[in-house]
This record gives sequence, structure tokens and C-alpha cells, in this order.
Amino acid sequence: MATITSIHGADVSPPHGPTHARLRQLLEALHAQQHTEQIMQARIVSLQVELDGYRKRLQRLNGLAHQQQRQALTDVLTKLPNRRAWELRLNEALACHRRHGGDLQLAFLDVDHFKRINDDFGHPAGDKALRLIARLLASRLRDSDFLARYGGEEFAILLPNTGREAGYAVLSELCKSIESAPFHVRGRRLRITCSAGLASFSAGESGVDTLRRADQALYRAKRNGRNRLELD
Ligand SMILES: Nc1nc2c(ncn2[C@@H]2O[C@H](COP(=O)(O)OP(=O)(O)OP(=O)(O)O)[C@@H](O)[C@H]2O)c(=O)[nH]1
Repeated sequence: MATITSIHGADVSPPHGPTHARLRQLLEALHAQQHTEQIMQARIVSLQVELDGYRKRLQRLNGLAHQQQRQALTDVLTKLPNRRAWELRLNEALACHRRHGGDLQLAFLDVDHFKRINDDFGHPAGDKALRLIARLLASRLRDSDFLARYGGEEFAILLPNTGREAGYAVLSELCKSIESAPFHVRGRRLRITCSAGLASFSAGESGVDTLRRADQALYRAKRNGRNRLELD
């Protein structure tokens, strides 16, 4: 059969020669490039999926780290900040007090004869009393105050922007509220009293010294008969 080389005078013969070879080369290069682009696109999609996975994992790990940090600073029994948290907050408050001055009170509050509650009614009753006291104290303090379980049956309180008289009134109120709390164990109402020591931060004094003065005031309150508040 004869090859058609022209239609209405136009040349339609298959391309040949060096131009044809060059066109084929370019076409092959184009196909190769398109193939590479497809592979790259697929790789980009899979990397994005991988990156999303890493982001989610990082979020989970951050959440876990925050949770662990919170746990490390929280007392398990009362859910109050623990002594470590107290030390961190105290340092912050001291730095702020040194820079800006103002009134800052520090108090220690200790349950009287707490051992008797454990001895007479058992450790779970003692735990219950500590939880109740923690709730009472927390509910009566301002958001800007700081309350921590310092250890055992002792609580530490920071009262920023509070003068000495106001601090005394707050502490008396806290002790009264504990004394009148409806604490029952085995059907019997138990009267729980506290002793407290209060000290004001003074300019130029180290935190350790203020802490010592508040502790000495608490010791005096115990020695002077308990169920009382002493100022340093
Ligand atoms: N249930 C319970 N008891 C605790 C906890 N931590 C400390 N205690 C007890 O608290 C008691 C403290 O006793 P003491 O230091 O003699 O003090 P106290 O009996 O309160 O006497 P004063 O402070 O002198 O009035 C001890 O018996 C401790 O075992 C706790 O988490 N739960």
C-alpha cells in the first residue's frame, strides 16, 4: 500500500532525520521529569503525614510533661501545692518583694495534737481531717494568696499585699473556721484546733530569716497553750 505523504498539498509524512530524534529526546525527558515530579509529590504527601504524626506525638509528650510537673509539685493527699512548690513560689514572691516592696506576710499553721486523731481514730481519720482542713483553708484564701502543705500536719501560707493587722485577722479567721468545722468520725463530732505563727517580710532580710521568725512564732503559739496565733 502506498504511504500518504500529502493531504490537500500539506506535508503529512512521518518526521524523520535529526529534528525527529531531538523531539523524541525532549519528549522522553519530559516524561522522565513528569515521573520524577509524581514521585516527589507522593514523597511530600507521605512526609506531611509523618510530620503530622510527629506533631501529635510532641503535643502528647508536652501534655505528659506538664502533667508530671504538676504532680511533682502537688501533695497527693490534700491536692494542695507541696513543699517543693512552696519553695518555688516563695522565691518568686521574695524576688517580687525585693523589686517592688509592699506588704508580704508569711504564716505557718499547724494542727494541734494531731497525733491523737491518728492514735484514737486511725490513720484514715487523720487523712480525712487533713483533707478537710486543706479544703477549708483553700476556700477562705484569696486567689493571690498561696497555700501549701508544708509537711505532715503543717501548712504554709503567703499573703501578698497584706499588712500585719490584716494578716492577723485572716489567720485568726482560718483557725476559727477549722475549730468550728463539722468534722465527724465514727458518729462523733471532733473539735480540731490549730496554732499559727505569722511574720512580715522586711526589706533587706533573707527569706530564710523570715521563715525562721514565722516558725519561732508558731513554736511560741504551741508552747503558750496551742489554739492560738502568735506574731513575730
Ligand atoms: N493521717 C496522717 N497523719 C500524718 C500525716 N503526716 C503526718 N502525720 C502524723 O501527724 C502526727 C504529728 O505528730 P506531732 O508532730 O507529735 O504533732 P501533734 O500531735 O500535732 O502535736 P503538736 O503539733 O505539738 O500539737 C504524727 O503522728 C504523724 O504520723 C498524714 O499524711 N496522714
